[in-house]
Amino acid sequence: MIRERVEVAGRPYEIVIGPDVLARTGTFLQELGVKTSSKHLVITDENVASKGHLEKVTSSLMELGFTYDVYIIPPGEESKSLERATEAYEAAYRAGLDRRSVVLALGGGVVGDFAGFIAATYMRGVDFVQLPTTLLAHDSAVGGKVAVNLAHAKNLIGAFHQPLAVLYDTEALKTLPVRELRSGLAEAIKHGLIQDGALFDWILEHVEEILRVDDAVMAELLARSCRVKTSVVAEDERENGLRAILNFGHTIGHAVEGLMEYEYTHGECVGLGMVAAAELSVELGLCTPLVAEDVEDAVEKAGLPTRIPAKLSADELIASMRQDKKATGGTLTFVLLTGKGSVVIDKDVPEETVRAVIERKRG
Ligand SMILES: NC(=O)c1ccc[n+]([C@@H]2O[C@H](COP(=O)([O-])OP(=O)(O)OC[C@H]3O[C@@H](n4cnc5c(N)ncnc54)[C@H](O)[C@@H]3O)[C@@H](O)[C@H]2O)c1
Ligand SMILES: O=C(O)C(=O)C[C@@H](O)[C@H](O)[C@H](O)COP(=O)(O)O
Ligand SMILES: [Zn+2]
Repeated sequence: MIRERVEVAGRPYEIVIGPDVLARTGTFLQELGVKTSSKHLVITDENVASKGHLEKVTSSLMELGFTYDVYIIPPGEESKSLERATEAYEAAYRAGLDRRSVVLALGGGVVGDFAGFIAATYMRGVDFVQLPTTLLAHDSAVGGKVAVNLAHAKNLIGAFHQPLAVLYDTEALKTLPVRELRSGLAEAIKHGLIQDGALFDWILEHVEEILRVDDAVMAELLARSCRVKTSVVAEDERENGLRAILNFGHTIGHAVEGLMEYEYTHGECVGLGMVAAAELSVELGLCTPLVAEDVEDAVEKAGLPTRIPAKLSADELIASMRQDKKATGGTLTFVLLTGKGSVVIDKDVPEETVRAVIERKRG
């Protein structure tokens, strides 16, 4: 089992990675000093509940005398909404949560973002624990960004709210559909590309083991990728500068995700967004064409789409990108590659260059 401490805004928390973590949830809560005298709320989705992961958590809680309610959301991005949040607040109220209650976010990034948002806002904030069950959630469970969406605009209503702990059960990943494993790989590739070229190369050498959820390889991937994420978040929790590098691939990625009404997964959009951002980096003279080729090869090897859907026009993509949270004054803001493992942030990329790259990478 891997246990790593991260300190964000003066508050340390632990990331635990290994097999059978979920079955020990109660023990971890005891270690964290969570009270049995307060009621807690487990938030999960229907798929996660149906695969037996919820049962592991609730059995462990019961065994150690924790009382809890369970709130189950439908799977998918549509659940990250204010409407669904209102229902969850009602569930929290019915359960009788108090300020010592803890929200347990059991699921992928959708559950993590949603449950974290509930925890950040209910009673002006209660504690929460992340119990990630997807590969992609190595990114979403760590770092404290929690949010719901506004119509087609991703994560527009949210907060920064750090978890009490991240408890990552590698066994849970074994029930994940391969499409979701591929999707999670996109964020891991991103972590390599922005800060750790050796991680990027290692991922490419281990794609097959990752996709068959080899225990040791998966634990190493999660730990190394989380390390990149935590090092960035520890320096800049509120995205005043550096943290924006974690958005590599997301300027175009988020626009495609919203405009395609979530037909593509988040990781798929990040994958094709990284390919386009790498091409843009070449266009702007920041890196060599060889680097962009390596990015495209990696995304392809992960089994992810490399092209922007042809039905989306450059106009609608650009309009959506101008609303990006990284942008100020409606400029086009991109995280761009200067090499494998290093990036810069450009807050005002010329529209005609972006347009040319979109046309080239559409298909
Ligand atoms: N907060 C952040 O920093 C951050 C970072 C990256 C992504 N995100 C967000 O995360 C979301 C994407 O997360 P995701 O890819 O995990 O999607 P997800 O939570 O929708 O999970 C993907 C699918 O897998 C199912 N699932 C989850 N765990 C399972 C398991 N163990 N076995 C079988 N099925 C399982 C889910 O029900 C869902 O159908 C997006 O909303 C994205 O914006 C947030
Ligand atoms: O943690 C971050 O910061 C990230 O940018 C991680 C991204 O992978 C993630 O998709 C995040 O939710 C995007 O944040 P947003 O502020 O662009 O919505
Ligand atoms: Zn992301």
